[in-house]
Amino acid sequence: NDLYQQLGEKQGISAIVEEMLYRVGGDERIVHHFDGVDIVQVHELITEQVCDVVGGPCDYQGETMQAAHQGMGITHADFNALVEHLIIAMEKHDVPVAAQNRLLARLAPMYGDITEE
Ligand code: HEM
Repeated sequence: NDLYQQLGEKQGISAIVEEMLYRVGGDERIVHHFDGVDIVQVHELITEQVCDVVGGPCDYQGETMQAAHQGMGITHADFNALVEHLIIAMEKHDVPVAAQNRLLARLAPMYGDITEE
């Protein structure tokens, strides 16, 4: 599975998600959504989920995207802000642009379940 490989396997995905969440923590547009959230757990769950959706040897066991984000009032702008951080994180970890786009394409269908506008 080359997309999983190109993201650096489980370890690479974990590092990318960590970088993304670190950047989210410094983004005043969206950080308020994470007040009081167990960020270690969210890091683990997003890592599992990304590993799963790119066909890696993971089986995401967390909530559905709709249940996890319901009532949070996440806007399209909020979603795009998080994706910006994901792209920068992938860039920093030398993920080829084509692989970046393949991951984004697999996350895009979650858009409607995560945002409420
Ligand atoms: C492609 C985009 C996204 C993905 C793949 C994603 C994935 C996830 C996952 C897997 C969880 C854990 C679910 C569980 O607890 O079982 C989660 C929780 C969470 N997400 Fe997202 N998410 C995305 C976008 C966003 C955005 C845009 C925001 C806000 C700006 C956000 C805020 C949160 C928060 C605050 C939690 C923790 C909820 C809680 O523990 O109470 N997410 N997300």
